[in-house]
Amino acid sequence: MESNEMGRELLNELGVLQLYGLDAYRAPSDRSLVEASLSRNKDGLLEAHIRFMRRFQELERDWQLMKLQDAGFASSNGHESSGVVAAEAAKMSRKKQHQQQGLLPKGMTSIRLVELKVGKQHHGRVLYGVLCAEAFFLSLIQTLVEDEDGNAARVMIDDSSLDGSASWAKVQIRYRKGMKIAIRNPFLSDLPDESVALRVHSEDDVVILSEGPPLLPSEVNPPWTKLDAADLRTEGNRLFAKHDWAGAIDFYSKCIRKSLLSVSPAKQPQPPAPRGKKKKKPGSSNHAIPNKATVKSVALVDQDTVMLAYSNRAAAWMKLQHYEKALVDAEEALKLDPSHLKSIYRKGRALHALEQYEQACKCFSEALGLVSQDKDVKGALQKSEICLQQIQQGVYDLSKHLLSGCEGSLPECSDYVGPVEIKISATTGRRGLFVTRDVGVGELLLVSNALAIVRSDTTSLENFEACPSRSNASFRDDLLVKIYCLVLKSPKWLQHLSCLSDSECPGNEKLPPMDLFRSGGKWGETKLHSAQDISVRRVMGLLLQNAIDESGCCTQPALTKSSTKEQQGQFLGLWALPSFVNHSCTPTSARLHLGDALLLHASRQLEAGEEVTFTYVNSMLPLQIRREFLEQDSWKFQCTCARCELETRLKESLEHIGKHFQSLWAVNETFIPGTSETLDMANIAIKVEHLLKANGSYAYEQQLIRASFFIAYWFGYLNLERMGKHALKLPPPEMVIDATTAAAPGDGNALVFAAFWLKKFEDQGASKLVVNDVQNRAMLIFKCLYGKQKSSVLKKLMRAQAAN
Ligand SMILES: C[S@@+](CC[C@H](N)C(=O)[O-])C[C@H]1O[C@@H](n2cnc3c(N)ncnc32)[C@H](O)[C@@H]1O
Repeated sequence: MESNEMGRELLNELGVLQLYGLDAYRAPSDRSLVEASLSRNKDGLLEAHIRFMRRFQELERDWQLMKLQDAGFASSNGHESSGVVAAEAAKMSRKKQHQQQGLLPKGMTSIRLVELKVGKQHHGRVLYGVLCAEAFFLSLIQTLVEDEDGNAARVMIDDSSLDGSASWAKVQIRYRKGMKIAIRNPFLSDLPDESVALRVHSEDDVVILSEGPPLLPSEVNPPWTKLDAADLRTEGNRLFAKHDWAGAIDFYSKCIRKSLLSVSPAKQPQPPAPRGKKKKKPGSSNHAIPNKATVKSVALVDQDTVMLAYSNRAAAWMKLQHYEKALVDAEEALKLDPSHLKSIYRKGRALHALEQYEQACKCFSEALGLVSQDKDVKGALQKSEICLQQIQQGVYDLSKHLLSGCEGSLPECSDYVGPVEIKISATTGRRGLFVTRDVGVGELLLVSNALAIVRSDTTSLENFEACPSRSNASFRDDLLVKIYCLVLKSPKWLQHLSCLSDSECPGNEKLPPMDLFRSGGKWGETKLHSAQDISVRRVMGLLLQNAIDESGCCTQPALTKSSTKEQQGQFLGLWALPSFVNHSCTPTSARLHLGDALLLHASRQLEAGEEVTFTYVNSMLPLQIRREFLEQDSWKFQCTCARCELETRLKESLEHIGKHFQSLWAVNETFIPGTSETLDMANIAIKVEHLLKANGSYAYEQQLIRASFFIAYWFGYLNLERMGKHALKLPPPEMVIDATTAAAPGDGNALVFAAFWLKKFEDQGASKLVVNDVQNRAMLIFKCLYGKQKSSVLKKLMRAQAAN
């Protein structure tokens, strides 16, 4: 399933939202489900139910894993889902059935589905039916009941004895398909997605009248119960090879459990010796505790098995990005065999992923002591050493990557907090990011890896239209799903989320400790929330406040929007520390996106205490369009920066030109040179020049206005011949480059423009003086975006950009 489709559908699932404890927030629901539920149509309901269940099974494997883990692997260790437990659960349901049979008070009269009124509890009535679908747990027990007329309804049962950590098997046995049941005091509830369902508030209101079909042999005794520990591990390995990480974890856990039980007499159940009821098999013992020799051999055999199971489970946890768990397992394996190379290596990788680079280096060095020539270990050590250097010195060597034309694998960038701090802004009263000392242009302020990011799939033509952006709700939903999976994996990420501002909960203005954003930084003393504390509504709220797309920082021209390459750069993501940076149309920093990493460089000279801002939207556009973008992207504020104020002040004179620009821009953002629209657009630049002259604006103000109509100038230069004598009224391109630098230094469009002109002057054989002049201007823009790089690197980048 496509990831965006998956996200959308996931949110459309009423049940999934309920899982997150969210009743108020509802995405539009599945119409077919609503219709089937309103008409009590069994087939339609069954279809929707199966669809739900499958998707839930697929998507929520991770949740299930967490539950297994939280429950100390209770369910994966051979308790809940073992044959013994299945049989026990069946016994329980029989007991319940016997208890409840005849419990229907006399005088209760039966009622059928069609007679039920929505929203009314039918006291003294009982609905007889058969459970006609497999049950599953999603906040509540969810299944379907068919009444005596053959009509059906969804049933949601609040069964206090079964919670989220109960295995599927247990839920399905307790509410077995085919069981005859009676529901006391039925209540058909109106759900917020417009569908209806029988809400049963206590399991005592479901009376089981007959047990349903017998359990299948595989349910009573799943085949894996017959496997020994080594075979369970082999099965884990088989699933691992098939990239079924969750399945592999399940089997490694079973293996560990089985091994531990067989080697630990303390844990072994010790039933009293049977008193001659059964004939003793030759060679078998009466006692559950094996004799010493057996324990020793079992222990020896199993110690290796259990060590490998721990080690392999660590590898599987790594694949699922559960790094803390991977670390614990690798350490468990090393307790059993301190020199196990793979476990040392896995421990190192887990530590690296947890940004504990110093310790990771120690692990990899230890591993190299065992295999001095291993390429993987050497590479891993090198990576950890680079990251350690990055966080200690704030030095990120991007030159190799930049010199390759940003092709090939991306450099790994660890999180870094430079000379910045989160403070309350004296002017706005809101939190923002500020520099702690004077900084120069191109200085690195921070590096942050995305908490979650979604990109468009540009491998297929059909997906070209679907670009991740703040205004695309389905991508926002995708991001939301990713974030939910994320918070389950690490308390640090959960902590990151909980300090962000949230449109649903304004006033969360606490200042988080800066160490929270540093790789390997100490942050553990702050109070953690649990994943369940963060509702869908809250996550959606903080996405609306903090998620950013590539607007305003694209390194490809935004003038045409048709090629694959440009769209490949599109993303929507959430970064923790950058979420504290406020917007400005005259920003003080420029963000560079390298893969999932966001590098923020100062794009102006800043004095200690000055605010760090970047632009949330394409800033090379007139005020009205910038405002519309902010609005369209659901940013609920109006920028009041100096440039916005200037354009507001000049509103009357600029209004006509602005509207004309806007009408052209709205008709078609993809201008084809030589068409009448491009000429119209080019003429707007002439009008702006007239106006600037007439107004007698200051040079700086002129620059800001030119930047707002930057595209008109661009088209002016592209249509010089067609413009005739009007072309002479255009300022030299160097002035437009300066205008962009005055407004938004390091802007992606300005960068392309500058690189274009540098190449053009060179190709035209312009004097060295002119070429150097343009080159210096272009270098400044590149420095704002890419930071302080060697001039050879920046020059190479400019050439690559111009060649595009
Ligand atoms: C990414 S957050 C920035 C950090 C935020 N101020 C905080 O306290 O966490 C974005 C939110 O900050 C506020 N904001 C950002 N830039 C602003 C600006 N130029 N003027 C007013 N509010 C702004 C808006 O409420 C916006 O939704």
